[in-house]
Amino acid sequence: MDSEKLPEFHRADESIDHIEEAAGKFPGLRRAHARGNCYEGIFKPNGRAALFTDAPHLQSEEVSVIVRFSNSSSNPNHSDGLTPPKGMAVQFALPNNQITNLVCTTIPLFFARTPETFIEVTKLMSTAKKGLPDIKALQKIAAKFPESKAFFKMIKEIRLPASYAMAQYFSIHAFYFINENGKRQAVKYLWEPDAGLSMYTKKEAAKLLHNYLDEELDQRLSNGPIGFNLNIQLGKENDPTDDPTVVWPGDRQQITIGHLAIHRKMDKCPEDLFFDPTVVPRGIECSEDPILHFRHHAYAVSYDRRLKNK
Ligand code: HEM
Repeated sequence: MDSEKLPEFHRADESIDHIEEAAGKFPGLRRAHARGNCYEGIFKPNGRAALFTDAPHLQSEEVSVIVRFSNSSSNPNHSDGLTPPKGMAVQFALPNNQITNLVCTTIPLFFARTPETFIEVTKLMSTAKKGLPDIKALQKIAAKFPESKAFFKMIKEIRLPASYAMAQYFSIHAFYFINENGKRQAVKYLWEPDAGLSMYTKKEAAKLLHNYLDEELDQRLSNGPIGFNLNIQLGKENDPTDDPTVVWPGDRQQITIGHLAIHRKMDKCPEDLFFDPTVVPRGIECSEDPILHFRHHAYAVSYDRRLKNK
């Protein structure tokens, strides 16, 4: 069956229509995280993940990566100071011309548990002005979808990072690591910056330039590479693997499994660069999380529209 005929495709198409209604239409650009830059780097695994997975990029050989840091807004004209969550999408080059993606944000949870909720919420958001959330729309959402409350509370409190290189980035979704013996372990990922964390106060944030994060990173990279440790959090038996609206308890064991060094900004992001978060290699499986699987379809719709310059 042609994948474009699947019900998931039609729902994904609808969801992208709602994003466009809410934020505006910007031909050729991503329908979310519209403004961003790409960077080249090297990821060095430290071997500690080998106990849990035989994924090729998590053994002992270093691999090259492309990283895209982005402002989360679907409107490229929104300034870095307006939308607190930031994105870090990493594409690892694997042997035999294969790739895998790890697409993370600075917030550890999501507002929707299911694609249906996502679509309803984007519909409500499309009533807001210029795609920026308005209080009434948010109140309606919180009343109808109590699971989204934690996200909106966090969004209200979250501060802006002083640098893309001084923020943590979370996978939100769980994945399964599978080792040589077929043993499965649920994990979530977290990128931890070498430079530590630094956030702006609201007062400081009000004075920031439209694209202060891009400028700051240019400046920082002119003094040398920036780095992140890649950590995994090990899930326990009853930790939900299908619900992106909740975080796992903070006492779960964390292991550092490698280090990423980012050396250079690319002149331009390759047009066909595509970070489908469900592209995983041998040794890793996507969890049952319906939002993770829906992203596969929604990103494909956005990719198709932007490549056709729609
Ligand atoms: C129903 C849920 C979601 C939908 C419909 C959605 C939609 C989208 C779309 C349409 C794009 C642009 C894709 C492209 O043109 O290549 C995008 C990019 C992105 N999304 Fe989501 N998203 C969802 C959930 C999430 C979650 C949970 C995260 C955090 C883990 C996330 C993080 C990102 C990031 C970092 C990018 C930028 C990727 C890049 O640099 O190419 N999204 N999203």
